[in-house]
Amino acid sequence: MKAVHFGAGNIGRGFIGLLLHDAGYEVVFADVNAELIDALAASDHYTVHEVGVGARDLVVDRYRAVNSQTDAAALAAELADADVLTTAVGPNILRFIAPHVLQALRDRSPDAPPLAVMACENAIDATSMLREETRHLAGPDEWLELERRAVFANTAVDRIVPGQPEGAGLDVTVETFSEWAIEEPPFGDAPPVIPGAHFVDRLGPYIERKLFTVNTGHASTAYFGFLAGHERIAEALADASVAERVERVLHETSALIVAKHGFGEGEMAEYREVILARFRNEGLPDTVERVGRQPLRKLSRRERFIAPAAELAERGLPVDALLAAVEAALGFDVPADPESVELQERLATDAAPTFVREVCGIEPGHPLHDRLVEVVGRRTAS
Ligand SMILES: NC(=O)c1ccc[n+]([C@@H]2O[C@H](COP(=O)([O-])OP(=O)(O)OC[C@H]3O[C@@H](n4cnc5c(N)ncnc54)[C@H](O)[C@@H]3O)[C@@H](O)[C@H]2O)c1
Ligand SMILES: O=P(O)(O)OC[C@@H](O)[C@@H](O)[C@H](O)[C@H](O)CO
Repeated sequence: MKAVHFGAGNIGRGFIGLLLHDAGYEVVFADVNAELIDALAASDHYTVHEVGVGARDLVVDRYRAVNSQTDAAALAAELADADVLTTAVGPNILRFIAPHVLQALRDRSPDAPPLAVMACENAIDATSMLREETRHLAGPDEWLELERRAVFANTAVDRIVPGQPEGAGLDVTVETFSEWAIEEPPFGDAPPVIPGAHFVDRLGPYIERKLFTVNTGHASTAYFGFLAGHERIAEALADASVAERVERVLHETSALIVAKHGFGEGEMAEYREVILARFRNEGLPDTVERVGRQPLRKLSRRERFIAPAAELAERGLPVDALLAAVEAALGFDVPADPESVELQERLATDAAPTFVREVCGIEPGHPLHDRLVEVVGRRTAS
């Protein structure tokens, strides 16, 4: 069994690659970072170091590595007979993976079992996004033939993997907690065997609970923490004023998850506690800059702030704490982050309604619109 995994970064090596390896797959890492790929190709193993209660050191071996930017032939050869294709590259990068998926399907024998394609990104319907990009490249006639050669399944991945300290090499430090939920119905009665993952009938409730709790809480901690001058996530949450505002945000998103997906209030309270304890893990050197990265993506319509706030507003439920987190996000000014630079430029030039429409995807007339314009207007120049 072979799995080609795009994105040999933190979650790629520290979670998806590990689980595929443990499931018995020969893992082929594909990445555009030449230094990383060369290091992987020159090594025969790396270690995933867990930190927290019950922590273990886990060795990953039997992998290969391909530079997907410069070695198209080697990549195509690996993909042609792969069983699984996964990604952990970031949602905005999926469109660059689509040509490789298309090539893999073109080269695949029509008689081979379908390729299992699973995007492991923090985004709703990430695999569907990858499928749509691939379909678009193929055109309607070819797609009719090719789509039978793959199964596209959405997934939700949860494990905090911080940026790795200098000198760590290929080893990755991760938390002990992990969850990989995969939607089962697209596979019919033949889902891939990945013991570390669990298969669910409907992914929607899982991905929304995860994105609107773990990621909303994480990003809120990062943005409130950044403005309060904190560098680390654990340190930010130790600040009572940050923790109190993050908890208020999570009460709002939990109200949506309870109302929309039927999770119990007690169950959500427990889920929040576990998550906040994970953020407080002192063994994880996670920073507000990593967690707050790409603020324009995080402020977009289907993401961790605007999506729950829009749905709460539509239901007439409170959004005050979420709007406070959005306002904090607007203050994320990190010169090393291109989206933060663009955010600050837009705030200096855009009128608030333009920003709300173009960045947040909220149109006039939506119940969130006027309050969001008011919040953004406090930060824009005009
Ligand atoms: N780190 C976490 O805690 C965590 C947890 C759950 C989900 N995620 C999600 O996983 C994804 C990756 O996050 P990460 O933290 O591992 O980021 P990362 O930056 O550590 O890794 C991303 C990797 O993708 C590679 N890449 C970029 N463009 C590429 C391309 N065109 N082809 C192939 N590879 C390419 C980069 O070189 C990098 O090695 C994101 O969607 C993130 O939201 C991360
Ligand atoms: O990866 P992002 O930029 O979407 O979000 C940053 C963090 O919140 C995220 O990477 C978490 O660590 C992860 O989602 C935990 O499962």
